[in-house]
Amino acid sequence: MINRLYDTSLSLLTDLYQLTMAYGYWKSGKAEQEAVFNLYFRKHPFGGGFTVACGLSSAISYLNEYGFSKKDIRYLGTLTGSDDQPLFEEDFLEYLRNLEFKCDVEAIAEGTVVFPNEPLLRITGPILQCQLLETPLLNLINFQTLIATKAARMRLVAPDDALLEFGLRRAQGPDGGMTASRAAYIGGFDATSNVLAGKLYGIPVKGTHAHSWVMSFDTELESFETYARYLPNNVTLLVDTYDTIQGVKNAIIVGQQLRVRGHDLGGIRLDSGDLAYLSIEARKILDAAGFEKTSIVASNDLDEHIMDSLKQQGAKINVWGVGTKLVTAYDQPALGGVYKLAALKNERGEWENKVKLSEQTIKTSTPGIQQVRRYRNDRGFVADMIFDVRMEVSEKATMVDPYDFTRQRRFDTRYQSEDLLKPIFRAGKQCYEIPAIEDTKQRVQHQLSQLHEGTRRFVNPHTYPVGLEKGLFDTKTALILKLRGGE
Ligand SMILES: Nc1ncnc2c1ncn2[C@@H]1O[C@H](COP(=O)(O)OP(=O)(O)OP(=O)(O)O)[C@@H](O)[C@H]1O
Ligand SMILES: O=P(O)(O)OC[C@H]1O[C@H](OP(=O)(O)OP(=O)(O)O)[C@H](O)[C@@H]1O
Ligand SMILES: O=C(O)c1cccnc1
Ligand SMILES: [Mg+2]
Repeated sequence: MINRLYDTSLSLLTDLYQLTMAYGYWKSGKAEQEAVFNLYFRKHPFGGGFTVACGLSSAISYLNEYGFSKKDIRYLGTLTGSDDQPLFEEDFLEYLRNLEFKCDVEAIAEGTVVFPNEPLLRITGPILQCQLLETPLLNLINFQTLIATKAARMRLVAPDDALLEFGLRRAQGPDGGMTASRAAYIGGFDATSNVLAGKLYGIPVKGTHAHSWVMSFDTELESFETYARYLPNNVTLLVDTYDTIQGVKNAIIVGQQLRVRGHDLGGIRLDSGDLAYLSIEARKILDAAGFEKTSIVASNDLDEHIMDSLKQQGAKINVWGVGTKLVTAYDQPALGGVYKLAALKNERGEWENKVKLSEQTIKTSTPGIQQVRRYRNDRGFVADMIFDVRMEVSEKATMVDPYDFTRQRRFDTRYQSEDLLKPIFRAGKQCYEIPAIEDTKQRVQHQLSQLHEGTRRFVNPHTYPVGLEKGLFDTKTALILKLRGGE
């Protein structure tokens, strides 16, 4: 969050309808009724087989600061309805002013690989509070998860290379840029060119120079020499302003001068043309001149598919600068995460399951108080089971494919397992320590290593098994049938 950019608290960072519903809950005496909401997505982004959860630490900061300031309240008091009368009455605004976040939150740790229908976050508390938080929680988690996933895909293509995020200039505004830099780092990038992200998030910052530097001198060689003279410990020279091969030769001349002075040529950068051909040629020329350790950086509208293709063409690129297509999550600009009511406590203090019906099976929500249990063996993750915490999971549980009930699988639950949703807040108080960003970053790589190769591939990936525990599936089916009028 870059609060100071807006100089305000962020509790109004929500859709108006959350506030009008909150008002309705309050007026009808339901404000404090206990509810459970789940945040989940229905389909992996980019046609992939996995998604990397990200954004929880921002959500935690947001929730810790939750509350309406005097200015927020004053503004809400100015909102009017179609009759030009105030939308909200004074007593409600007073209620909001005194509102203290007091929900329980469970969530899956940042950096965990996650799958459709699994609650990334579950919130339990007064329905008014849960409702207000729908939009900000989705805003915080959808985009970061999307970018961390995109970055992880690029890391899979280039496991041993350096990945630099260059996206700030093309990002969706300042917050998009900041958020993308952080999520890209978690997803597997090594550094960013975004200096504010470096300062605020402790991410390494790195960079080369632009064409304008070369163009501001009479000759390319002079521009390289000048750069190397003043920044001898940061010399990666952009060689494609005029003629790439000649540029490489000029870089070598400067590299030799640097060596005389006790430094070295760190790298050259290619930013146009056939990056496979040019990197192979550049590598030959550099090696022949004794610059085997000089890196070859490539940039120019890269994404995981072009990177993959370049690798297959034998490109000699060992540093990748990726901007636009990473930070804008090309070619899927949003993760379709949703936030749905799953249970509500009645006057008798009993939980009632809730479900949102849809013609499309994929869009029918799952009721209950859910947990995700991940089973693994020595080779990695085997399957995930979504179950209701109020039901016993027997040793030989049956999992049902949420999209096709004919696909049921008896499952030996003696595998090692872990319940992924961990307590984050209890009655509004944080009870979870946010891991260091480096640990979260490492977690992503470890998690990816636990997935079957087929789940990681880009083209028609293998579907990782995620099932509803049979008891939960039966509850869901019974509820759907009841709502459809006893079909
Ligand atoms: N060998 C290659 N295989 C596949 N894609 C490549 C290869 N070389 C470069 N690309 C990609 O192809 C696209 C080339 O973009 P474009 O047609 O704009 O050419 P350019 O080299 O940038 O042109 P310009 O010389 O005007 O800068 C970029 O996305 C780049 O990453
Ligand atoms: O291509 P991206 O993945 O977004 O990476 C960042 C780009 O930003 C810079 O130049 P810019 O695109 O601003 O100018 P250019 O037209 O000279 O490439 C850099 O040279 C890269 O090309
Ligand atoms: O440092 C670089 O080379 C860089 C930074 C931002 C965008 N493009 C390139
Ligand atoms: Mg460009």
